[in-house]
Amino acid sequence: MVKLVLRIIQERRKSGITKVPKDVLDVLLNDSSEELTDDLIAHNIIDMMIPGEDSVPLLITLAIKYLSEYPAALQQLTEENMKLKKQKYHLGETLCWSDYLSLLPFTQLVITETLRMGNIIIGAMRKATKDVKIKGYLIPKGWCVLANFRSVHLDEKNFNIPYQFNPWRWQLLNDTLKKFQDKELNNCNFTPFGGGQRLCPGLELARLEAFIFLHHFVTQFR
Ligand code: HEM
Repeated sequence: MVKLVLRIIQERRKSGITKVPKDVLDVLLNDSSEELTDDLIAHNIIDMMIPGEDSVPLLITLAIKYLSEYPAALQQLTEENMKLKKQKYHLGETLCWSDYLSLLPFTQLVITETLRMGNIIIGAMRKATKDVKIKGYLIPKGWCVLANFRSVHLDEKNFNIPYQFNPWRWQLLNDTLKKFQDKELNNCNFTPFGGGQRLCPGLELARLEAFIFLHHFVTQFR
């Protein structure tokens, strides 16, 4: 795969690098830092392809599984999407970016709940850069820690009846948040895409792909 990407890089270099980048590869090729060799660029491209390859199909597969087990959620999802589809049909438009941003709130809740229950990535590794004391435990400098998202997302202390697929729970949580402006509720209890500096850069793309898929799936298939 690296060889294949290297060939593309060489072709781009031969045809002249565009100043206005069209894609990630152009951005990396425009970087003048000497540390960014062609080999490193090729590896970066592969690094971006692999996490996007398995994760979204798994998210979509799990959404279908949960929806088929919870007909009330499937019904509300279908109604919401059919309504939008009809509106779009009358306007002669197709699904677009602004629909993702502002419409289909229940579809967003379904995606969020699938991320919570599905735990597509079970956790993330971190290395302690200094001695850390937490809840009576010492994590010595240099030790690796696996933050296990699955344990947090399926803990009944954080989510009521955690093994139940309940997209509406997010509605309640959002309302409570607005009401109390309580930062505690918005802490590290939900991190399907990790957090901090290494937060998944594909977060929005992943949600968008699932959103487009679900829209077409529930409006065209039984
Ligand atoms: C449902 C879909 C996805 C889930 C659940 C997911 C989850 C994650 C998680 C948990 C991490 C580790 C974050 C951390 O260490 O704090 C990560 C990293 C990463 N993800 Fe995703 N991801 C998804 C989709 C994607 C997509 C579609 C792409 C790209 C097209 C992508 C690209 C990456 C990359 C490049 C990293 C490494 C970031 C870094 O180390 O700085 N991911 N993802």
